[in-house]
Amino acid sequence: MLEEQYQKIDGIDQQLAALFEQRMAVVDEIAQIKFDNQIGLTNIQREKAVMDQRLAAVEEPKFEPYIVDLYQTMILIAKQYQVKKMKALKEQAEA
Ligand SMILES: O=C(O)C(=O)C[C@]1(C(=O)O)C=C[C@@H](O)C=C1
Repeated sequence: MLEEQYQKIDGIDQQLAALFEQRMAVVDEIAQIKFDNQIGLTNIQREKAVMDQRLAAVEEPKFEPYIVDLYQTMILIAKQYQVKKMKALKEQAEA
């Protein structure tokens, strides 16, 4: 029981993890650009656009609240990473 479903989820998660890594690599690039140009961490307008576009792409309305949760978390993770990276860049510049 459930073996078939577990196989499906394992395959999907493999793709999700690879895509998440790609997204984080871009988030890393953005952190460098923010640091170099003294731009603030949060871009509220962009966050809203990301959320609106992702919600518009959802085909199943019943999943919409979960997409909201997913992207709130995804953006939070991106910003947590960027804070850490920009702090390290600042310390490096001051050393
Ligand atoms: O666009 C940026 O500035 C990003 O750092 C990316 C991102 C995101 O995860 O999509 C994260 C933080 C910003 O507030 C907006 C969007």
